[in-house]
Amino acid sequence: MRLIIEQDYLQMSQWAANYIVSKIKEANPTAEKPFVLGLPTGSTPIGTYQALIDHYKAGRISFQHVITFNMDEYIGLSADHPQSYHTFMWTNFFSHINIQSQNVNILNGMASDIAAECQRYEDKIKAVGGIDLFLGGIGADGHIAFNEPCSSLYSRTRDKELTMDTMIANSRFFNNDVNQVPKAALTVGVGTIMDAKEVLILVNGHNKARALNHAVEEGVNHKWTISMLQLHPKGIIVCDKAACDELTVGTYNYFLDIESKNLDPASLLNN
Ligand SMILES: N[C@@H]1[C@@H](O)[C@H](O)[C@@H](COP(=O)(O)O)O[C@@H]1O
Repeated sequence: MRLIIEQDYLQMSQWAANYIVSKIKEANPTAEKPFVLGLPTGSTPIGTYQALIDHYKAGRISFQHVITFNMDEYIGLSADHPQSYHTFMWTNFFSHINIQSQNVNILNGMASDIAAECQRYEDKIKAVGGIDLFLGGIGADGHIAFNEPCSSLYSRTRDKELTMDTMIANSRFFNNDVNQVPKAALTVGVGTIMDAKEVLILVNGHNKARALNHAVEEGVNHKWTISMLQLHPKGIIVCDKAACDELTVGTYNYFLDIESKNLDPASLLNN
């Protein structure tokens, strides 16, 4: 696992966007061989989406041959609900780039047959050759997508009940009323994410510090589902300094030192 420590949220977001752009450019995708990108929602990735939009507007990247799969969607919210992850993605990212709408995949939270919807999603990921790069964030309890504590670390796309912690955290999008937050969601599994060729996780802010500590310094444990990243052959966490508050000085210095010898993805871009 790589841990990239950036000064603040802006620099973390720019690092992630630069990395994504460099990977898409390196793959040189075509209609026959598209680049497949997994994507999250939440407050965390907004800066990365903004930086990606800036790259697109500056002509440094095209999303013409990029296929996306979102991590999750609330059960019971229609695509046009203001708090659906469909709405979030189009508002914060897709409407601002040249992605083809038929290349956007988001789970249908209104599906009448949930098992069939989840299987369809898994099959479609497989049919396009798997996910090249899965971008993600984490909850304060270390959950990835909506794989809440004690989710199976081999789980696949399925429905999950949300914990009270997650519902309270997300109530800020629902008039601060926890009763308005959906109680369940469709989510890719930990196993689905781990099947991606690369996984890039964004972690910022002091309230994610315990989760980062468990992700990096503690063992693989289903209570902190992000910890499964330790077993991924190409896992990267990019974080800001505030998220490092629970890391030991040794771990912090180790990653700063080792990464100072690595190329910044910005240097891989044309300008
Ligand atoms: N399902 C999403 C996760 O994918 C996200 O990582 C998490 C953290 O969100 P935020 O970035 O707003 O802290 O929230 C939700 O639970």
